[in-house]
Amino acid sequence: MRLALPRQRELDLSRPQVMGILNVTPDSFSDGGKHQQLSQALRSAEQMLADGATILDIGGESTRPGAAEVSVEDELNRVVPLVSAIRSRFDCVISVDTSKAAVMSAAVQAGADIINDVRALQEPAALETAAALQVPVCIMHMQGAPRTMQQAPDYQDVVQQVYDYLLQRAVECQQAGIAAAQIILDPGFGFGKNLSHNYQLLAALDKFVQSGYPLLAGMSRKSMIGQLLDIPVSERLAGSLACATLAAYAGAQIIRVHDVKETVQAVRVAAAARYGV
Ligand SMILES: Nc1nc2[nH]c(SCC(=O)O)nc2c(=O)[nH]1
Repeated sequence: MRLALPRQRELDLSRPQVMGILNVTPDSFSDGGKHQQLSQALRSAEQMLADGATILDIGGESTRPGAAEVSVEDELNRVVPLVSAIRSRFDCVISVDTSKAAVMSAAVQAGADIINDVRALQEPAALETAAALQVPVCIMHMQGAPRTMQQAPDYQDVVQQVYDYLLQRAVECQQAGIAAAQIILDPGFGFGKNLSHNYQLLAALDKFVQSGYPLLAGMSRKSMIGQLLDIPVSERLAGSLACATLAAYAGAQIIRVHDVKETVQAVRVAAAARYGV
């Protein structure tokens, strides 16, 4: 399985790839304010690539539970300079974590290769814009909106409902002109899910893998680990590695994390068990 990227490049998805998180937001729950300076962000980017990340995910809007909205202008000012700086320095895959059409356009123009949208291209003009940009898209399931999604998540059957939503949205993306091979699915851990919902989805990742679409899993340092183990964000490495290992062993092709070096090692072990050494 290969993902066609701009400028005749491609990403090999026959084995799991680690996506490093580079949030340039003042309130990102785990590294809020850490990436304020471009130079800091570039040092982090360089380190994550040295540690084995093949994709860097750049986000200018914190979508942690309770997060406030960000203006288009603020998001552009955070994301585009960093995409441009990384593009000119490193030969890596860049994804832009945004729901805004204007940010998608500007980021791809600046060198981003993948659109990663936690709102599955539902915002105004997002679907048409992504189709026109002709880059791979990751569409993620979210119940509600970041500000309120964790107040009372509710499902009859969370696995079936999230699966059906993603498959239907993928069809709508194809009807808008996005090729099936360019669509990545993501169940959206922590986005309108309670603890039980998250672990039911983790246990059922093979169902999503069997859909035939590439799968992205993002559980790194999330509350599904913190609530279960009753530990703060700074102590969630072991739990995050367990989640990454389970996701890679289930067949997820992209693992989105903060702790790249350790995750690359854990995912390599899981991949050896699933695909052979
Ligand atoms: N595709 C995808 N994009 C994401 N962006 C964030 S931001 C919140 C955080 O990192 O805790 N999470 C995810 C995720 O799970 N999947």
